[in-house]
Amino acid sequence: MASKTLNIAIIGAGVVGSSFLKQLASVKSQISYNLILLSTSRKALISKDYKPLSLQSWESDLAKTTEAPLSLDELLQFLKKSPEPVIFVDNTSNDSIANFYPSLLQNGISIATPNKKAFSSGLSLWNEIFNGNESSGLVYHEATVGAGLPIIGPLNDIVNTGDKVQKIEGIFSGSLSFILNTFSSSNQKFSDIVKKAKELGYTEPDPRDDLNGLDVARKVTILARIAGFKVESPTSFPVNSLIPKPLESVSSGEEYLQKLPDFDHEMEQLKQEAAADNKVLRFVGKVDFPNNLVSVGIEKYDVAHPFASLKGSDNVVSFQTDRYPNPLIVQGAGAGADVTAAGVLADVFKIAQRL
Ligand SMILES: NC(=O)C1=CN([C@@H]2O[C@H](COP(=O)(O)OP(=O)(O)OC[C@H]3O[C@@H](n4cnc5c(N)ncnc54)[C@H](OP(=O)(O)O)[C@@H]3O)[C@@H](O)[C@H]2O)C=CC1
Ligand SMILES: N[C@@H](CC=O)C(=O)O
Ligand code: NA
Repeated sequence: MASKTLNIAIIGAGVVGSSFLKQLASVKSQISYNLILLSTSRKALISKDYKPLSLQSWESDLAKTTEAPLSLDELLQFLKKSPEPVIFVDNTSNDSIANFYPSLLQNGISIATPNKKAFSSGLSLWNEIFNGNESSGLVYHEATVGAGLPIIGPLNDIVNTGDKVQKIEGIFSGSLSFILNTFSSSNQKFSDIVKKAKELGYTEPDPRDDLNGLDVARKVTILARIAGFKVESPTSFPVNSLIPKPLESVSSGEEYLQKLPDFDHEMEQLKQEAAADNKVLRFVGKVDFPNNLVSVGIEKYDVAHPFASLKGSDNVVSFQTDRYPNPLIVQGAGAGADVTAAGVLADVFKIAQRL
């Protein structure tokens, strides 16, 4: 039997994107994955004749090229003319690209992505993405919640098999997990740990998107919507920010990191108050159907609680459903280049099997 060939177009070659490319280059598969486009915000490698670009030398090829990225309309025209089915991999956190998913899907182009924006912005975009027809492309986004951890797939299975979600509760931020786990178990300054989380590739490109709770709110929005909660947007429910008020309006992530040490005493005080009650600080997201509640914020947990013993950048999520009155629990690394890239690559394989 002739082996299947699929074309892959990738946007984003940063922390996740470069690990994804490395994994794609080293994987052995019966399906041939031909790279036809690789773009950052500044430059691009584009195979105009759809012959495969090198997965081995992409980094130096990208460094050398002077080719400018395509506009989104040009990208669509290029992908539409591909002689083989296309999987579009969005390894950015860009809003405009996310808003363009419906156009790609309507033209039969499939998408695998860790970018939360398309699934956690306005509800109308979500509906456009998931209300396609038979000829629409497929969309997989496992790495948008808990990086490579199996969270979206199992939740879809729970819902699609007719189970009813009662509560979802968890620690959904790899960076905030790392920051608060380290903060509660060491004497390091809060601001130093935030910087470390960025260096380790756990934070969003702008760490304020994690510290203000919005990244967790986006993940909770995605899970709530899959479970059937019509969440209008990630700002339509209470979200507790960890950004000190005077730093809310600083102009860049760099300025925020530079000024954060001036506010270390505030987090230290919260930590000491929790410790006095034999508790630790954790940043949690909740979806509670019986109480019609979605929320995100910092809470104190008893040191004996399972959330208190999390390690590193681990995430934990607990699904309580009619069939799982004792919750189904998923736990493990929830951020970082390799686990996230592996989640995206596994989605590419799932799409490839269905094309
Ligand atoms: N890091 C992690 O642990 C996890 C990340 N994610 C998600 O993965 C995604 C990528 O994160 P990460 O790799 O850390 O981010 P990085 O900032 O390291 O990389 C982003 C990449 O996207 C490119 N890019 C940004 N905007 C555009 C644009 N408009 N057009 C073309 N390229 C663009 C950037 O190019 P340039 O350098 O030219 O700007 C860069 O190559 C995000 O959506 C994030 O939320 C999800 C789970 C975990
Ligand atoms: N910044 C995010 C990365 C994954 O989505 C996190 O800290 O969890
Ligand atoms: Na996941």
